Amino acid sequence: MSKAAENWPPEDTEPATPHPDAPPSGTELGEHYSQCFGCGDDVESGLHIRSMIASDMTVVSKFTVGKDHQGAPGLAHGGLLACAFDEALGSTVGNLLRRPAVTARLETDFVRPVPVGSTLHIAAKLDGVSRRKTYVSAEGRLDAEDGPVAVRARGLFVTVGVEHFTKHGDADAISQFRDVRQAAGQDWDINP
Ligand SMILES: CCCCCCCCCCCCCC(=O)SCCNC(=O)CCNC(=O)[C@H](O)C(C)(C)COP(=O)(O)OP(=O)(O)OC[C@H]1O[C@@H](n2cnc3c(N)ncnc32)[C@H](O)[C@@H]1OP(=O)(O)O
Repeated sequence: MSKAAENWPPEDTEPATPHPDAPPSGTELGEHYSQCFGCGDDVESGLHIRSMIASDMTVVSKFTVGKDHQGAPGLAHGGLLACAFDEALGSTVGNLLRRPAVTARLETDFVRPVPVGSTLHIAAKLDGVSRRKTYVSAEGRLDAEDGPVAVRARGLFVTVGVEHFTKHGDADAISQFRDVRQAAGQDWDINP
């Protein structure tokens, strides 16, 4: 099978336009939801990913592989790495565009093994927008921003209404989530 990249984005797109209220470069992003497997502090065996706005088109994230994240002994599970990229890509779309969006498609290329104890430095960028579709891609480098590439990912996020979450999710949890965010002076309805 050819390793040649297919066209990306796979259709004509417009450049992404960052939301005027997107956080400025250098902003450290905390958890977006305490129960999120990707970033939530309350999920003990979660990924505890932390992200920072790097520019109006890019977000950088760090994920340190723990013992709960193994597939083969001593190595990160591939599906779990895909999860880390889902979080990093979703955070990029959510924070820069400030639109509720969900992952519709996620592709990952695993280039080299990722050992337990290593930190993936994930740099994600907005690649283009077509109607409700946002294309975003990322590279994850081992143990340093300029370390060797271990994983690449590309995703399609589709903008949805807030009712996507209230209809399909846990209405009580979403209500509590809204209260917590409003008490902190934050919008609640961006990306539950
Ligand atoms: C302050 C802000 C903080 C924010 C922090 C946030 C951090 C977040 C971090 C969390 C990160 C974790 C995030 C998560 O884990 S999100 C959780 C995982 N994802 C889901 O659960 C999504 C489930 N899927 C759906 O709900 C629906 O299928 C959606 C909503 C996606 C589309 O159903 P809908 O009926 O609404 O729309 P449509 O079907 O007309 O499609 C619309 C367009 O999209 C195109 N299309 C659709 N699917 C695909 C596909 N597979 N490949 C290629 N294209 C696809 C489709 O052709 C069409 O194109 P076009 O005809 O317009 O050309």
